[in-house]
Amino acid sequence: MLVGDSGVGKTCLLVRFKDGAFLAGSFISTVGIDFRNKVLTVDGVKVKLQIWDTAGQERFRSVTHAYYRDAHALLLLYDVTNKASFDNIQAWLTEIHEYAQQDVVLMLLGNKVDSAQDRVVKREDGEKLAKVGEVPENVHQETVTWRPEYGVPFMETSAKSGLNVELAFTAIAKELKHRSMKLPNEPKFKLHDYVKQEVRGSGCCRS
Ligand SMILES: Nc1nc2c(ncn2[C@@H]2O[C@H](COP(=O)(O)OP(=O)(O)OP(=O)(O)O)[C@@H](O)[C@H]2O)c(=O)[nH]1
Repeated sequence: MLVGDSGVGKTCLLVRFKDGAFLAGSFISTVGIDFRNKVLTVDGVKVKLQIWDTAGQERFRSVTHAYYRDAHALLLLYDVTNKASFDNIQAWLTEIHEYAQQDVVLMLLGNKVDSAQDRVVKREDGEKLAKVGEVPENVHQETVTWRPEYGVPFMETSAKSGLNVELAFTAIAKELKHRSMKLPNEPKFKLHDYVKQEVRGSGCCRS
């Protein structure tokens, strides 16, 4: 499920992932909720993602609340050219904590990085926000799924250029596939580490 303020690019991110295209031009706000399916092959296994695109506008909030419960994963977006959308991430996290399953897979995305000249949120700020209270040392990493105080995987994206769009959805699909098909002695898939490694490997957004 895609969540975040209105206009951060949720629909465009989904369309980029599903159809490989960018919805340029006038901005048509999502009304309520919409969804699209996409089948991915992850480690030789076909994974069907049903991706829910929610309306970011406040007036649809009660509609989206009802969908959190059934979400296996959440992509929480802000727009790097819109400081308010970044400042609202804490409120979104509170909402997620209240309505979503405790073990939901969560990833934070800073979208619209193609608009370098309009950027007002630095990558470092996104990283810092995602890291808030990383997993404490006394907590065994293997047992951790997600809790807001533990930090979340983070990457910057662009629905316009396509940067990291495939990666974001593939990482989620891998995590979900590992959770549902984990063999007894198979090591746990570490989403955080995978994302860090792949973002570094792409040569983009190195810290
Ligand atoms: N430059 C740039 N513009 C983008 C990007 N993603 C979306 N946009 C533009 O941002 C505007 C909003 O995009 P949407 O995908 O409709 O936003 P949304 O988050 O789905 O908005 P709601 O449906 O109201 O919640 C549109 O004008 C898009 O063309 C991006 O990566 N780069």
